[in-house]
Amino acid sequence: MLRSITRSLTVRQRYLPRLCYRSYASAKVAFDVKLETPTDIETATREQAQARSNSEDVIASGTTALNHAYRENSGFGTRPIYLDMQATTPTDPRVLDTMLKFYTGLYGNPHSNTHSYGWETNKEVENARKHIASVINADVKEIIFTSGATESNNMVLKGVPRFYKKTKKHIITTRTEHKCVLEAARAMKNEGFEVTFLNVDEQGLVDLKDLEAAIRPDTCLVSVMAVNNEIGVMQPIKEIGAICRKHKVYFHTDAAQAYGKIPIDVNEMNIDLLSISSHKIYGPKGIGAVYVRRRPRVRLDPIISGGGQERGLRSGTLAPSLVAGFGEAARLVKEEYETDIEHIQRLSERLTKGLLSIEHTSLNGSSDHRYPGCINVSFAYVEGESLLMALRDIALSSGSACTSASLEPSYVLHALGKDDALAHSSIRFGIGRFTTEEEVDYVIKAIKERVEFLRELSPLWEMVKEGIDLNSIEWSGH
Ligand SMILES: Cc1ncc(COP(=O)(O)O)c(C=O)c1O
Ligand code: FES
Repeated sequence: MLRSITRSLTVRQRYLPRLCYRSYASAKVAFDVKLETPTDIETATREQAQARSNSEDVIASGTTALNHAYRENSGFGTRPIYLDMQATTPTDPRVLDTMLKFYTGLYGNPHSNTHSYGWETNKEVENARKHIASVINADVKEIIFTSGATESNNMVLKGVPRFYKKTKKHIITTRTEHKCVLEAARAMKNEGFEVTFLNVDEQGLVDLKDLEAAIRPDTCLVSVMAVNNEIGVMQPIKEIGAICRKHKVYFHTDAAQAYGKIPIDVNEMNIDLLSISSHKIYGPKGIGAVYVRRRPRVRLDPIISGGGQERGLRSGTLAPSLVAGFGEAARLVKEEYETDIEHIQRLSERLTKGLLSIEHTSLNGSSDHRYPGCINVSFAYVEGESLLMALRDIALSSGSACTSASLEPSYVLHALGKDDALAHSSIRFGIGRFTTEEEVDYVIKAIKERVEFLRELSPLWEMVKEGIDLNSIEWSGH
């Protein structure tokens, strides 16, 4: 039996996703298991949508984003429950309302200052800027619009070192940053800069002593994300800000997953640069911003040259509809902060408790320092990919990169010291403003049933149940 497992493990290395799906599909035939949550995806999603559309919650709230989320004519069949809030959030209908007028009457170029078409659009742009600045206690002049957090991060990671390159050659960041920070930092290495990628501990947290020790006289920038997009871990931003200020090094934080979701005050936290993305806060996609401190003034080379808009840092005509939508989304996250966080916290506790009540499951990342809307759980002895296949009625993402062309497990979970098997069996659950308790309960039930179902197919699980210590087995090398 062992040999057959080893052989199948070797095959799994190469054909894992396909195998995951096949094993799931054939298992449905081979096992006559009665699940309460149907594994037939079409039926499951249809029943889900029907249940929801009859639910008093939805009826009471009238026309909400939920109706859009559950519309049935997307061309991909009935749509699943949406729990992929870190990838993007549904647009708040109030945001859309704000945007529409820019596609009809209000079409002036906000940079035209010789007539009222320009003035009226510009007024709306500046109003949005005010709302965006206010969420992080910044000055309006410190907000520069970009196309999103990817651009903001590139602007900072490339722009600051390039400006100070005559005297400073060193950048510090961490191993668990978003790819756009890591790749931008790597690009700077090719330009002759040195980059320190700090390790994190098993909780996903940066060690402040390591960080301070890494600072050199020629360090120009420290970039540490506020909330991690895969595991929801919050870094000690305030403490990092204090260290950077003490050593007179600029501190940048990628706040794509944090802005409007955890309290941030750029002054109190000594943040010099901060990246924001509109579509993570129920705003439109394709717009974001970077906060650039004015006092003491942070200098950076722009990556886009042109007409000198946005204080010369980001040339190009702004998209007023997107800016206004982003501004409204920012106004709403500030105004509804308490309600949102209370709602998300409550559902997060419910979901976490439900998922961790399944045996051999574990939460990835710190349980104390986390944004509650992002829960990353490993289900031992279950293939993450198979589980995703078995959960087509729930829109989720595995922490691993298996959904992409590469079979590498998540670099974030690796940085936390998780082994490949656990990293492969991890799933990220994202809760947001429009998630309902009913959805959370359905998800708990569905996950419980399907994890159990898939484990029944796993030879490893069979061995665990027989009391065999898997660590004592010498697998053949591959
Ligand atoms: C932490 C983090 N940084 C940056 C980004 C990129 O944001 P955008 O989609 O606005 O370019 C994301 C989005 O996935 C993110 O989660
Ligand atoms: S290949 Fe299945 S989860 Fe990695």
